[in-house]
Amino acid sequence: MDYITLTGISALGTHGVLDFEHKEPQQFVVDAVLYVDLSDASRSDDLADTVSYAQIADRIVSIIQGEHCDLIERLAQRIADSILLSWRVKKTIVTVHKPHAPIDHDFADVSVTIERMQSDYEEEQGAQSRKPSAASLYTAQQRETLHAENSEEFGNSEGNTSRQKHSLYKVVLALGGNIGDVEQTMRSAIVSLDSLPGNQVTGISALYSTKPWGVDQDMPDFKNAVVEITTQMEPLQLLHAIQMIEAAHGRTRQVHWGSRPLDIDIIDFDGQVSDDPELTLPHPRAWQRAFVLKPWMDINPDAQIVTTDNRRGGRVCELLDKAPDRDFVELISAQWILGGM
Ligand SMILES: Nc1ncnc2c1ncn2[C@@H]1O[C@H](COP(=O)(O)OP(=O)(O)OP(=O)(O)O)[C@@H](O)[C@H]1O
Ligand SMILES: Nc1nc2c(c(=O)[nH]1)N=C(CO)CN2
Repeated sequence: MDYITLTGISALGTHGVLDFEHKEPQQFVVDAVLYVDLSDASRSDDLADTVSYAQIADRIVSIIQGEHCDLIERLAQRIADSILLSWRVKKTIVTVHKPHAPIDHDFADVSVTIERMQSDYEEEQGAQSRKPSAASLYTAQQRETLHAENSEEFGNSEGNTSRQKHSLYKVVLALGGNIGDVEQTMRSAIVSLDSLPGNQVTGISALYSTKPWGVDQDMPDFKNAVVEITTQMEPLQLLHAIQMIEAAHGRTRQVHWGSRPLDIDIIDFDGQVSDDPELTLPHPRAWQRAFVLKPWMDINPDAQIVTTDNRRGGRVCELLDKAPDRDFVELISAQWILGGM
């Protein structure tokens, strides 16, 4: 199997068993091998057909800098988990080095190496644990439809086939819910979004607890987050795929703005503007919802909502200051996507 190798990703973190290690940052260095089928990318020359090593490096650095682990074994596991969120990576080998570990002798390095596979998680899932795999969220027929819609093959006169290049769009999605284990539902929805053909999740905000906005305040509080993806899907194709993911998580639409296990709204689709009621862009109410604006700022502090009349748009940081629910959006966790709450 083909692979991508990242070597020597270095950042400061506070991992270790000893007291001082909890406070004084030290260097951790990570090597990661990502087993990915690179045959499509090597023919198409298209980033969407592979895994962006820059994004994986970002994930590794944010885990090193993030929540404390006593053991480098645990740190390695969290890094492997985050790498395997990208469905194209079938297996990963992660090595975490701790070159300044507290060892009372001269030494060059200490490291641990772990090997993890997508199929480990599928087996675990059979035992009712951790994250549902994206594949399990669709029926075989739904997956086929999605793949067929998004990957038309065509032949040229010589009989060769080459894949049609699609545009790569940047999209901002808002996720929310207030029934059931919302963070687990949202994690699994994010895996599903990343698994859609031609999609990659490129940013995930912190998770927030928010008071119901525009609805009965007796409703249970919501949890909200914002996710940025790149996609090759066209806007309505993406909307329909998102509606499938919502439905797979038990979303029904009997009551407008009723309680729900999962809601995914398209907030911005690569700056496109549309007043089509089936897909209004940018999302017509995002500008007045702190539960969208605040997590969006985590991913992009310079974000803007661009509209034709600019009545419902502007800089997200300024809109957030004016949003009626700005005092009712409370941080739960920045590390929630990895299960660290
Ligand atoms: N930007 C958008 N993102 C998602 N759905 C949209 C968008 N614009 C229009 N819609 C349409 O809105 C309809 C209702 O969507 P949904 O039931 O998710 O609304 P809601 O989440 O309860 O309310 P809100 O859109 O105010 O958050 C959908 O059938 C969809 O076609
Ligand atoms: N806090 C909060 N309030 C809401 C939300 C939501 O996601 N979070 N979604 C709504 C309709 O989409 C209506 N009100």
